[in-house]
Amino acid sequence: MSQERLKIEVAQAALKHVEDGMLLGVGTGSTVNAFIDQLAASGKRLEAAVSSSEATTERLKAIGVRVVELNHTGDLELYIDGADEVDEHKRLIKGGGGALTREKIIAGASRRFVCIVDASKCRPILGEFPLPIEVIPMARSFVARQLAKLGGQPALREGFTTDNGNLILDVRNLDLIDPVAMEDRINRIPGVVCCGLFAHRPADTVLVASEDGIQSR
Ligand SMILES: O=C[C@H](O)[C@H](O)[C@H](O)COP(=O)(O)O
Repeated sequence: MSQERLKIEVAQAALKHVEDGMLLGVGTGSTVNAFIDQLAASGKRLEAAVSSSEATTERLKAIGVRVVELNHTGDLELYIDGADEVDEHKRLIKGGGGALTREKIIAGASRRFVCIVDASKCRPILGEFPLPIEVIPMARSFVARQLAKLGGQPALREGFTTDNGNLILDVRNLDLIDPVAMEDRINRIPGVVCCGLFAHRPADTVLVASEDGIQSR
């Protein structure tokens, strides 16, 4: 089965968590795009959605979903999003699409976070995927030097600006054996807006699509 087909399968499985009239948090990326397509096809009617990126907002509006600001809602019942890597403790690396900061905010504001991935994203230990870190532009070089002291090899994502007007450093080679500790260390560097490790706030449920079907973890 193609990876595209697996994304559609896991998107359909995520729909079982979505109820009519829900205020839903919606992530960013190709798996979430498949979810938005399946939501449109399902005929389910949300009350509204809180979106994690301009790209997702555009797609949601195109299928007739009302998009509201997180500042105008309370906590959300459910957040649906993809990930770049997932470990056995449902900790994640996110931010391959550069939307990590808004994603982490919405995940934090949601009572349940259902993460949707295909089996290629599952790892025993996080870190094969370079860790995205959103940084304030004037702090770029300073933050990169601090990340190098932590053992990482940061690379500026060339030609990319986040929806918040910031930059992304993609960091290889960090030791992520203890992702909670590394998330703390990175968060303490001045100039870091957000780190793509979701270890303090892991997913509550991970739906994994493979040739064998959907596994719920
Ligand atoms: O910034 C992007 C998000 O964290 C995505 O959830 C992540 O990159 C996975 O995207 P995709 O579903 O396209 O693999």
